[in-house]
Order: sequence, then structure tokens, then C-alpha cells
Amino acid sequence: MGAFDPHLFLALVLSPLLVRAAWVTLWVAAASQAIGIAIGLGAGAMLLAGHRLPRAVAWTYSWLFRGTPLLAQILFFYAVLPQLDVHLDIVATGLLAMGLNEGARMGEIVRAGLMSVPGEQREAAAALGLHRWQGFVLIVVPQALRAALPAVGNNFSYMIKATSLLSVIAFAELLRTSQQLAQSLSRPLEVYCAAAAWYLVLISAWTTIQHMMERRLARADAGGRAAPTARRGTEHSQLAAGRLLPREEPGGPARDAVIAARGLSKRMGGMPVLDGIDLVVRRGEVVVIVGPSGSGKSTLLRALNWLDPPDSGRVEIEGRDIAFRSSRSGRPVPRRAAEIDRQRQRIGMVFQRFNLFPHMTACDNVAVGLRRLRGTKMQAARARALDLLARFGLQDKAAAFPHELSGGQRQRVAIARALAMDPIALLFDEPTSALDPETVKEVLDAMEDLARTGTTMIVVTHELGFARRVADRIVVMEQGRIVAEASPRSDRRKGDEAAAAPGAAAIAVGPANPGPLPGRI
Ligand SMILES: Nc1ncnc2c1ncn2[C@@H]1O[C@H](COP(=O)(O)OP(=O)(O)OP(=O)(O)O)[C@@H](O)[C@H]1O
Repeated sequence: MGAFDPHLFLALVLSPLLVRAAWVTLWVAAASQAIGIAIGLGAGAMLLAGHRLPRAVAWTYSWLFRGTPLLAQILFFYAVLPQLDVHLDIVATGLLAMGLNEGARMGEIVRAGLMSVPGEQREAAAALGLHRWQGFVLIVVPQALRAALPAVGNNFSYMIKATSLLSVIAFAELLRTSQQLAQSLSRPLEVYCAAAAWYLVLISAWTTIQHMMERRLARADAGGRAAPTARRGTEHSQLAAGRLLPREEPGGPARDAVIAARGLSKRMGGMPVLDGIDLVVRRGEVVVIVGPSGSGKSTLLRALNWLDPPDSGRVEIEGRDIAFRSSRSGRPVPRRAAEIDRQRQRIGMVFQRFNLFPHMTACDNVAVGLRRLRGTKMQAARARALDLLARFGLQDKAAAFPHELSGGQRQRVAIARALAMDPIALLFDEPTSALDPETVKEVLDAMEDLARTGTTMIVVTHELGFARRVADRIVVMEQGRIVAEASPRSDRRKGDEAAAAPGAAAIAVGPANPGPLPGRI
């Protein structure tokens, strides 16, 4: 046999036979991985499904394929399928076995990736009006895959080596080819070393690519700085003390109403969170909702665009019920989800923690609704997004990812995103609570600017200075109910234009000056 012959080793490594076998190994591994990812996406989603049947199907599949050896699965497909009158060639048999096996492992990886995407991201997608599946494909899946990339990368390394198991069914991959060469040359040392060299080359090349991809994606990593906790000042009881009027009795359908909520009620954890809320917001009006923590302000806001539907009650957007239509007999019939999504597109929403999509630049965050929901061409959508970013002083941040922006900048991008769809009203859910004190002002200024230009806004906030300056109405909530309303004179802000606006007289039910309010609650 003799000692190791380096010349023979090199000649074998570069021999067309082994080069071809290495190529076969690579494409079989890549194809199996692709099949596995496709199956794993479905299996991962099914494992998290609300319904028991898809969960059970995915769990059984995963249990079966992760619980039995890959070699046994390959032999099963090779030997048993023909007996069942299913005839596959060796390539198809190999891909089927490897793909199904990988799909089971990918299902678990995808499940973990999907669970790592915060619910706020789905909510932000829904608030834009993206359909459920659009939010899943465009927002959730990219983030889930990014979180899963290291695990997928490791799996692919394993897959390259696992192709060697296909040698048992005479699949001419690297190991099988080496076996044949070793027999014919009677030089197993050099042959198997050459095969090992090819495995190492493939794995090392892949590891390098994987690291490059991870570094690239890390740029768009959400890992934003932890938001400071909300500052809460004095108690809510200080707010209302003698300075706010009892609330206006709900009337009939309000003229010029943009959003009208009637009798919204909701229980959570056995407790009433909304308790018969009536609220009408007219065009151009700024309504600020205040109240103690847990009084139901955010729940109300999320009920208004049906993100978090109430148990009872209705919401009309410009006179059209957001969630129900009338049947021929006049009975209310729930609208289809797609119809509700379309209605929701007309109401922009800004969240406390921004909820920007971390895998998209500022520009893409703003443009995504236009592109996906309006079908606006890429160039036009980007131009509109750049205009909006410029409006909020962010023209030089268009290419930045959310984690590259300050809290105030992120929130201004979020406002630009909400405005991109030309909404008829904007909902703000404590937009400054997650900001550093020094960046609060820049966001409040942006909101004040919006109010000045006549944007209809409903704002949940603890910033009472802002409320006094900007609000047409301050609504106070307590224990799921509206307990008081005040109307700081809006004429300071909007002047004659607002005074002449329809409904202005109806709004100004409070005293000219509701009295000194604490700065923040
Ligand atoms: N998923 C849930 N399950 C059970 N109870 C919930 C859930 N979400 C909210 N709640 C309860 O509903 C009530 C209203 O919550 P909500 O977030 O609307 O209050 P909030 O007025 O916005 O409070 P904050 O000012 O602290 O944000 C709270 O008592 C809260 O504990």
C-alpha cells in the first residue's frame, strides 16, 4: 500500500470525478435544505396555529421524522415505496427523504423564529391595513428567518455531511464516489482524504458565507436601545379635580364624524376594561384621552380601528361600520377580514414603542403600505416616503435602519409611516412614553404641527401640557368609562379657521380655560 502520496491526493482532489461528486453533494444539500425550509415554514406556522388539528398534524410529522434515523428514512423511501407502487428514481428518493427530514427540524427552528417576533410587529402590520398573510410574509417571516439564520446555517452544514448517507442507495455523491474510487485504485487513504478535503472546503465556504450573512443582517438587527420606562407624575385624581366638566351625553349620529364609537364594551381577565364607551371624533378635531394607568385608554384606541375588537358595540369610520354590514333583513353580519383591513387602512396608528419594522430602512418602513396595499410603483412610493421623512426633518435618515435612529427619530418615522396612506385620522398610543425626556419635545412638536394642519387625531398621552395646547377635547377615562370631558379653547391654536369649522361649536362645551392642569400624569 505504501505511505501517503501527496501527489496522488492532490490529483484526486482535482479529479473531475471528485469535483463532480462534490458539486452533486452541494446541490443535493442545497435542494434538500430549500425543500426543508419550505416545509418547515408551513410546519412551524402550523405548530403555532390556534386550531388543534394543524398543530396535531405538524407535531406528528415532526415527532416521526425527528424521532427516527435519517438513514432509516432514506432506506424506507428507497425500499418500501416501490412496494407501495410508488416508483421514484434515486435523486427523487434522496431529495424526498432529506427534504422531509430537514423540514421536521426546520419546523422547530421556524417555530422558535416566529415566536421571537414580538406581537407588536404583527399589530403594526395590521394597523397599516396589511392583510394577515401580507403581515406574515412581509413582516413576520423575514424577522423570524433572521432570528433563525444561525440555526439554519448550522443545519445546512449538517446537511452537506448528511448527504453521505445517500451512498447507501447508490446515490453518486462524494462518499459513494470515493468508495468506488478507493476500490478501483486500492488507495483508500488518499481517496478518503481527498473526499474529506472536499467536505471541509464545502463546509468552510458555507461557514464563511453564513458569517457574512449574519454580519449583514446584524446591521438591521432590532436590538434597539431599551426604551426608558414611562415617566408617570401626579395622580389622575389631581387632573379632574373640579376642572373638567361632566361628559357630554352621547347624541345621535354626529355631523362630520370621522370616527364614531357607540357602546364599546370589553372584558379581559374577567374584568370590564371598556364599559359602554361612546365617542365621536369630528373632522380636524384633536381628542386627547387621559386617565390613570389601566383605565382602558389603549384598549379603547385599539378598539377604534378594530385591532382589538370589543365584545360589544360598534365603530363607524365616516359613517360606515368598520366590522359589520347589514344583511337584507337588517341584521348585522360580520364583515370579512379583508374588508376590515381595508377600513383600517384609512386610520393611521402610532405606537408607544414605535413598532417600526426592524428589517426595513426608514424609507421602506414608510413606503411599505403604499407599495403593498396601494400597488404604488417603487419609485413613486419611495418619493412619497422621502417627502414625508423630509417633513419631519429626517431626509438624511432614509437609508437608516430603525436601530440606527434615536427614539425621537424612530417615532417620527412611525408618524411618517402612519401618514403615508393618507389616513382620515391618526391614533396615537402614548407616543412619547417610551422616549427620553429630551426627545419628547421633538415628537410633540411634530404632532402639534400635524394638529395645526387640521389632521384629525386621537391621542392617548400623559402629556397634559400638550393636551392643553393642542386638544380640542380632553376625555378622561376611569375604569373603562369616560367620566369627564373638557374643551380647552382650540381657537388659540387654529384661530378663525377652526372656529368656523363644522361642529366646532358643538365641541366647545367646556369653560374657556379648564384651569391649571398638572404637566404630566
Ligand atoms: N391581555 C390582557 N388580559 C387581561 N387583561 C388585560 C389585557 N390587556 C390589558 N388588560 C387589562 O385591561 C386594562 C386596561 O388596559 P389598557 O392598556 O387599555 O390601560 P391604559 O389605560 O392604556 O393603561 P396605561 O396608561 O398604563 O397604558 C388593565 O387593567 C389591564 O390590566
